[in-house]
Order: sequence, then C-alpha cells, then structure tokens
Amino acid sequence: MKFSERLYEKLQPIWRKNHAHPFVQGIGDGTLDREKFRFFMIQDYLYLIDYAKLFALGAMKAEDVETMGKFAKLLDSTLNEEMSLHLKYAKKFEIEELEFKQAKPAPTTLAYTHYMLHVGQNGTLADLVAAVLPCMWSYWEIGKELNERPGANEHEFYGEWIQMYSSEEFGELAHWCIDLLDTLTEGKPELELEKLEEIFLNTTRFEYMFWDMSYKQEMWPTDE
Ligand SMILES: Cc1ncc(CN)c(N)n1
Repeated sequence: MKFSERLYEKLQPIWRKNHAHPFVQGIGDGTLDREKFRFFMIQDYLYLIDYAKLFALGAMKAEDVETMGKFAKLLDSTLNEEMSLHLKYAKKFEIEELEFKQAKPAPTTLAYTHYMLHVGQNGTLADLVAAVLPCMWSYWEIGKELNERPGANEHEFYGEWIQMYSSEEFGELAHWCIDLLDTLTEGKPELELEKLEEIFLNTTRFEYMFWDMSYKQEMWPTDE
C-alpha cells in the first residue's frame, strides 16, 4: 500500500470532520456569514505568505533539478495565482491593501504556520512534504466535493473560491505532492513512517482549527 493511501485511510475520521465543519458547509450552500469569510481571507493571506516560504525550503532541500523546478512552480502559483483570489475578494469586501499589510496573525494562524516552518527548516524533505500536503490535498478534496453541489460554483460570492480549489491545475499540484511523498517514503522503516504520519496528522488537525478559528473569528483573548 502506498504511504498516501495509508494516510488517507487512517485519517478519514478527521477529514470528514473538516468537510462537515459549518464554515466549509456554509461555503458550499452559500449561507456562510460574509464577515466570517472576510476574517478567513485576511488570516489566509497571512498564512499563504509563510506557506509559500515552505516551497522555497522545498527547493533548497530537493535533490534533483526537476523537483526544485516543481517547488518553484508551487511557490509561484501560491503567490501569483492563489493569492490573487484573496486580492479579488479584498476588492469585493473593500479591504484596502494596507489592511492586509497591517493585519496580525491570530493565535491559530501563528501556531499553524510556525509549526510548518519549524518542520520545514529542521526536518527532511519528506517531513516538509508531510507537513504541507494536508493543506493542498484537503482543499482539493473540499473543492471537488463542494463543486459537485448544483449551482455552488456559480454562487455570486463563494463560487470563485470553489472554482479555484476544485480546478485541474490545483489538483495537479496536489497530486504531484502526493506522488513525491510516496516516492520519498518507499521502503522506509516503520518508525520513520510513523513520524511522518504524526506530522501529517498535526497539520490536518491545524486545518480543522483554521476553519474553526475563522468561524468564531477568534483573535487573541486580550486587545493589548
Ligand atoms: C489554511 C489553508 N490551508 C490550505 C490552503 C490551500 N493552499 C489554504 N489556502 N489555507
């Protein structure tokens, strides 16, 4: 069994929880409160800045030119395609560029990005891929599921979000990452696989926490 199949099977319960979260369901049926989505977009913009840095680290840790190039492509598509969606939503919300620039990460955003950067900087290439994969894979699964709902991808507000994350291009990048993790883990000892499973589980948990934080618009408990 490929390592990605093992992960997919083992982590189904938590993946189902992510899909069932009211934030995700609200995007799918178009009922999500727009203020919650606004909060999410700003936090996600901050998240993506650090997330893109992981691809730069991936290029550094890669052992061949082809893999380096693919990480460079991921870096480019995060900064110039995925984040352009956030800028489009910024216009819809009349969010000034300055508001994005001055925004501060919420505790969950900070914990999530710092965890990934810690793993990416200190671990192996397989550790880094295990950390970033749930982000790509789970968004693609969610995008595809929501895209199947009649009319969801044409929703005047949330349709564009669904179109982006269910797109072929996004799916191809997620698939490349899945294949890379399978190649990197081929023949690895069980102890190493368990460590990678733990990293994958942690960022999958952070994905749930990110939806939940956005739904609750959760910032620091004090204003100082
Ligand atoms: C929190 C989060 N996770 C994943 C993705 C998809 N790149 C995202 N935009 N934001």
